[in-house]
Amino acid sequence: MSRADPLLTFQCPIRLTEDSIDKTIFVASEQESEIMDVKEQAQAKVTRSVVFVTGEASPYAKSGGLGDVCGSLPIALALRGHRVMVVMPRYMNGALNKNFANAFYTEKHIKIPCFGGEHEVTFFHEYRDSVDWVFVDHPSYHRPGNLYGDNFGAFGDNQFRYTLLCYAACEAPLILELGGYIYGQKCMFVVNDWHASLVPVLLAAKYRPYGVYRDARSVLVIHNLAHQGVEPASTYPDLGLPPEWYGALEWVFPEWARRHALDKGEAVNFLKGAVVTADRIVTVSQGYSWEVTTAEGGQGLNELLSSRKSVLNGIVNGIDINDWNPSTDKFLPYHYSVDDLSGKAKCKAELQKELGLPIRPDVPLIGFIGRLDYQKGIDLIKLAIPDLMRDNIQFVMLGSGDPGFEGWMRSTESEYRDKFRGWVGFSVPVSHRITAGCDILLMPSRFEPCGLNQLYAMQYGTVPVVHGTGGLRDTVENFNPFAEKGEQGTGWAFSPLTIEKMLWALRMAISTYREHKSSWEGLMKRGMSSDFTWDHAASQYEQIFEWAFMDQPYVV
Ligand SMILES: Nc1ncnc2c1ncn2[C@@H]1O[C@H](COP(=O)(O)OP(=O)(O)O[C@H]2O[C@H](CO)[C@@H](O)[C@H](O)[C@H]2O)[C@@H](O)[C@H]1O
Ligand SMILES: OC[C@H]1O[C@H](O[C@H]2[C@H](O)[C@@H](O)[C@@H](O[C@H]3[C@H](O)[C@@H](O)[C@@H](O)O[C@@H]3CO)O[C@@H]2CO)[C@H](O)[C@@H](O)[C@@H]1O
Repeated sequence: MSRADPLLTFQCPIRLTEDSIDKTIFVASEQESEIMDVKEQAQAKVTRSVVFVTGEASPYAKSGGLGDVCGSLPIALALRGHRVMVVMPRYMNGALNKNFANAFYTEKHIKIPCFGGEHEVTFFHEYRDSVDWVFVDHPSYHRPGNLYGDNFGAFGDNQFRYTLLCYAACEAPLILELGGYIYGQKCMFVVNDWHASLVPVLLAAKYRPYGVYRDARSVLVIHNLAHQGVEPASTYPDLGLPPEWYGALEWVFPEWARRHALDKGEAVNFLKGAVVTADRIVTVSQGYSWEVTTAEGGQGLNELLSSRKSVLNGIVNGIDINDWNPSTDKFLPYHYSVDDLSGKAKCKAELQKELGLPIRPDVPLIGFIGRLDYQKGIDLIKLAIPDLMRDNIQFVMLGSGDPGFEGWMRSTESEYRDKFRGWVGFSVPVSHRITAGCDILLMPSRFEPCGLNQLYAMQYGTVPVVHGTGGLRDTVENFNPFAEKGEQGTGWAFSPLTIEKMLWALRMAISTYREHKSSWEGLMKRGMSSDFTWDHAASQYEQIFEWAFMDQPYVV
């Protein structure tokens, strides 16, 4: 796509819209406490125009942790003074339609040259919580199922759907006058996972050669290396990229992964494209930033990621304490805080009642919440359940995904009616009630780039028992009753990942819960007092932005 228009370079880093002026007046005259909040909010030293590109952002559309992060981090950055836009698809599938009800048609539409034709997309916009939420509209986003697939598996045209997203995201800062001004060319693209990974490739291959976006920079945020957006090499011409850029996306499967003797394993890999063209790379914890450079954790990209070690950093995710706060949570029947834990026992009793489990305050209630995916180690739970069910405990699992595990959860529930509940499906309210009502949260993830559920659990006084990997190891401190300055730790991080070790850690937690009440309270309170707010992570992202702008674009 060549750009004939004169370049638009003007940008207004902080916009004063009628909306924000009104808010300032309202705050100044009526809400003193809000004034305090505004004054106390840390501000960035340098403010920037930041453009997030993502396949999901809560509350509009969420399939997991990516949605949480892209729903919260942009707001945290905006509150620090940046001008922030989030670009994502406008999913319309019946269930999600109402989430986009406040987004309005911008009257801007563009034609994207790819996949053998020109595809028209339009832009919708909502200004909320100081962020410009921009929704790219196209018929391929209007489909029953979840965001990326349906009961038959992943959608066959996902490569097309997210190619459109990337092209649209590159155009949005140049053409959308949001609050009266475009974002302009000097922006910081934050591209999340494979869905957004074509953005830095497009900047390098289709914009900079024409003098556009030479002052922009890009950061690839890797939430999960398991999904890379890999398709046959024959699809390359569909992407609308110049032939000489093939090498950026080129990907050859190792022999063992090929389907037959004549299969050459040739593919294109979106995430790889961003690994080799983005200016900086961030993973969602420091532990994971090391793991991705190893053969065990790099999912085939370890050597490339190692070659970019000098621009690779890890930043642990934050949590949104407006949504995840036991003293205000709108989904809970009772509230509580670190100073008054009494509401937690009531939440437990209500959860047992809701699930139809015997209401027994003395019995440790263990929870699991997550996508039923190989990553999450459900197979270990499955193998351990017969042994665990001999103990005097209760266990509740909430999840959806792999149909085999869904079926197993249902049959396990009917086998252990008094002890086990398997809630198959996706329910945000139930996830909050499980987080509050359980005593222990189990996360035996095979790998975990950061993990949010253990952070939510700690915030809710629910003690995490996790496999010590990636972000889980970075965020859960092992319980130490013999520490010099008194007891320490917020949970148990077991390793290696074996059924025996998992059961050992769970039984340590269970016996501490039963026999050492004050130690248990200490564990709960230390977890509840941990600071995982987004503001801290946002300030670290700012540092990455500064480093990105200090250097020339990695691929000019
Ligand atoms: N059935 C269900 N019903 C309701 N809610 C459900 C649910 N299943 C999952 N969730 C919710 O989805 C989110 C899951 O977040 P995680 O970070 O734990 O994992 P995920 O692997 O999706 O995210 C990836 O991206 C994030 C963000 O960077 C990383 O933390 C993580 O390690 C990485 O794998 C939580 O908010 C959880 O409550
Ligand atoms: O927020 C949860 C995760 O969401 C994203 O993962 C999704 C992924 O990006 C999609 O491509 C899709 O994955 C399918 C995969 O492409 C396909 O080969 C097959 O293995 O089935 C997968 C499941 O349909 O769905 C993923 C969500 O389930 C995001 O990239 C992750 O970081 C988040 O953890």
